[in-house]
Amino acid sequence: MKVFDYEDVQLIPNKCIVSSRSECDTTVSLGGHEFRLPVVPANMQTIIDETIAEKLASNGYFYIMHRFKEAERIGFIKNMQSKGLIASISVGVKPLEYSFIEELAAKKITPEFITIDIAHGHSNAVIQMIQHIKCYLPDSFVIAGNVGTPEAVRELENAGADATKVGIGPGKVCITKIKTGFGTGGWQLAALRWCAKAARKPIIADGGIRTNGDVAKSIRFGGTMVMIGSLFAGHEESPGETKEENGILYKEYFGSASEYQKGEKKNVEGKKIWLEHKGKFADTLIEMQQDLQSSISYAGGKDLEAIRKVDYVIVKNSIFNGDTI
Ligand SMILES: NC(=O)C1=CN([C@@H]2O[C@H](COP(=O)(O)OP(=O)(O)OC[C@H]3O[C@@H](n4cnc5c(N)ncnc54)[C@H](OP(=O)(O)O)[C@@H]3O)[C@@H](O)[C@H]2O)C=CC1
Ligand SMILES: Nc1nc2c(ncn2[C@@H]2O[C@H](COP(=O)(O)O)[C@@H](O)[C@H]2O)c(=O)[nH]1
Repeated sequence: MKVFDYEDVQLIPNKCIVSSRSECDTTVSLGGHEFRLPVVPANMQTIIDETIAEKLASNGYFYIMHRFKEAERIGFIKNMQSKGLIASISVGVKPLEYSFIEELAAKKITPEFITIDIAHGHSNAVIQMIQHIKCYLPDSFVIAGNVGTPEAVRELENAGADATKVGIGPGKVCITKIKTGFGTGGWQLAALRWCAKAARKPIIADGGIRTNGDVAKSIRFGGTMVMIGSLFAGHEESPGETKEENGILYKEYFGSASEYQKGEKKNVEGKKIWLEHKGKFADTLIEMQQDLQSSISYAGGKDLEAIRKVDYVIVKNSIFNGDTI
């Protein structure tokens, strides 16, 4: 297997067939719904909250609410659906989550999307939860993860998952690779390619996105959607604390397996960082859309499909060539 990551790859252009980048269509379909961009903010507490979820859904973007306010999930689903918006939530695998799924079914509440959000998704715990959701809420689209091998993708698909999420340890606030020695950090793009070759259902590439061009590369190597944490953290609307130092505003971004999320130092595999305040989230999304439209034009097409077929080169650490953006 060839091992490489986002910074080692450059996509090769084809002849342009549009007269303006605005002709390029960035929409993607997942679970029978169309979304404006193939990206989704990470289901983490310093990335998304109810307000952001509502704003994203009402503007045609995909979202996945985090699972860390367990008791508020039913109210959240009802509120979104009463406004005609999709409900997309996360669950864990502990016993109470089984009762939660049964409660949703008993109350005839069906979220459009349910993401099983576990660090090591290639496990019986996740397989059993997929089967439980499919038994009680057969109409919910189930995203299961996280995994990093083709075997895991196939096993979760065979258990009934409608999509799998790939990425063990490439995240900006991840310390899994350091603390456990395991993961796809440093070769996440190659792991995505490896998993996508085995997949029969959509894959969500999760973690390690550092530039907008990495979204196009994720599509090229088999992602249908791309989950993004750090690039979407630190905005005006982002949940979490803000601090000022020497006249510069910073916002916190912490891992879901950090002591800040867990409230204790047990099985910690995440850390906290402070990011310089980035302004409005909507502006970041617009720039990402424009850059992806440009990617499509370089791919020589009019939609995301064009990117999936382009040639590429692997030149180690080549994309910055000593520059910063
Ligand atoms: N994408 C990534 O690389 C990673 C993401 N995360 C994020 O951190 C959050 C917490 O994740 P997670 O700890 O899984 O969730 P939970 O703390 O909810 O753990 C879920 C269950 O799985 C068990 N469990 C967790 N890890 C393992 C393991 N390696 N082997 C066997 N059992 C395990 C836990 O038991 P017990 O705690 O007793 O072991 C618990 O019963 C999630 O949001 C996840 O997405 C965390 C690490 C890596
Ligand atoms: N190993 C850990 N991974 C984590 C933790 N919290 C979240 N995550 C993963 O990171 C991505 C976001 O990555 P980014 O590079 O875009 O910032 C997120 O979707 C999770 O899969 C954690 O505590 N430890």
